[in-house]
Amino acid sequence: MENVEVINGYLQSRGSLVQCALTESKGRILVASRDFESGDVIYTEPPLHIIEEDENSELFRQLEQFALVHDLCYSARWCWCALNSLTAGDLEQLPLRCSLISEGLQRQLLWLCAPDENDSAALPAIQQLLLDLGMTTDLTDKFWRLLQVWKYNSFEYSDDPVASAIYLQASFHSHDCNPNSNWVADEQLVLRARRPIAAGEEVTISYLSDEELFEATMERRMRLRISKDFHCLCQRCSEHWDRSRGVRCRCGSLRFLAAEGSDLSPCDAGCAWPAVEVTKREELLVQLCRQQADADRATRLATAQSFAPAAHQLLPRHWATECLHKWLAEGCATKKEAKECEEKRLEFLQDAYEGAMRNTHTAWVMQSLAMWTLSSCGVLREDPPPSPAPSTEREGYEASDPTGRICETSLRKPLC
Ligand SMILES: C[S@@+](CC[C@H](N)C(=O)[O-])C[C@H]1O[C@@H](n2cnc3c(N)ncnc32)[C@H](O)[C@@H]1O
Repeated sequence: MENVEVINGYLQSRGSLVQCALTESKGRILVASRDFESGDVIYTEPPLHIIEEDENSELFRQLEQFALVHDLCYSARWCWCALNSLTAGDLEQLPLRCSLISEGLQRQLLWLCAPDENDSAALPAIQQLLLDLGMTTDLTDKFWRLLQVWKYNSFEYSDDPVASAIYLQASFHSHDCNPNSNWVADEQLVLRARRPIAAGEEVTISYLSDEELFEATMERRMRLRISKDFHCLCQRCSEHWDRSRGVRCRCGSLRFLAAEGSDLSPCDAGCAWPAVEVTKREELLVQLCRQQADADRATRLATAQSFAPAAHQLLPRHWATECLHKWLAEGCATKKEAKECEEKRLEFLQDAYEGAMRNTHTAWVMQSLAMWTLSSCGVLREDPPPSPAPSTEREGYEASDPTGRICETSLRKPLC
């Protein structure tokens, strides 16, 4: 990993308004060099490198086959990116059908974090892959680092063709489940302040999609562990009570389950109630939402119709109950029903965390609610069209997956 002085030299040469600093808990981070107001552009940055997948390439198919057969924790996508990040010197005379990059570009790619460095379990499979490709195992260490650089730092650049991009400066941002900045990427990555940021404050982004940010702490941490291999230490994840796990006490008041485990926040009326009664049902609900996340719309609607009333009764401020209401809203037949669903969703969304109101997911629900309201008042003659699915497209370690599946992704919409 490159040291902070070199990175700051690079940032200064670009006139950047952020600086790199080293922390014990998160490694290198980026800190604001001056104050920013909400909405300010903090910087724009072109991609350092973009790699497109080529499913018609024989080499790409060979990588897919290899990843299927061998126990390699890097998919064909990352192997392809690593192969396409080698230099002419690395490959010498080998006639591999991939593109080569300059030594300067490769050096900069190698500045980026490679968190699996101390875990050598992948090495035998990587060596085997290099041998299968007719390469020398001398390249093992470099190839392994490049694999990690792409898996943990790249952003989803396009879906068709599938392409990943590395933005050098943006790769040093930490993730935060209540991020103070937001990125979108097209030709350039544009980073904007989500709220006022003071000089000296860390500038954070989300590696998760806006939708995933509403999930419970345990879910968010699990996604980050699976896709990016770290334990999230952000302030929201460190809070004791999880506002995405709100339950209704027997007396009717609202209580919250702990971020880890099954403690219940105290009841104002002093009710004693074993949390195990709630957590068992919560587990079933979460399982149901995960299982149905990829089901077709009609199946999801039928599931939501069966379970949403009970879920709302027991777990009124829970991310999984919100998920059922979203499925219900997709299939509402009347304006009244639709309005009720969207209102329940908003109740949860607006209260789940401080930054929720700056989240595009909340914006979509508010838009849908407004459309239904206008339509109920007769301002709109036609029923409003279903609101667009919240798109995380090319935002941050976006990481996220519109289907809600937990999988190995690059910072998609959110990053590293
Ligand atoms: C894309 S890199 C960010 C830059 C990285 N800190 C570096 O030194 O290059 C992602 C890595 O940063 C650290 N990190 C980022 N956000 C974090 C968070 N919320 N909690 C703990 N570690 C975090 C983790 O080590 C993670 O693997």
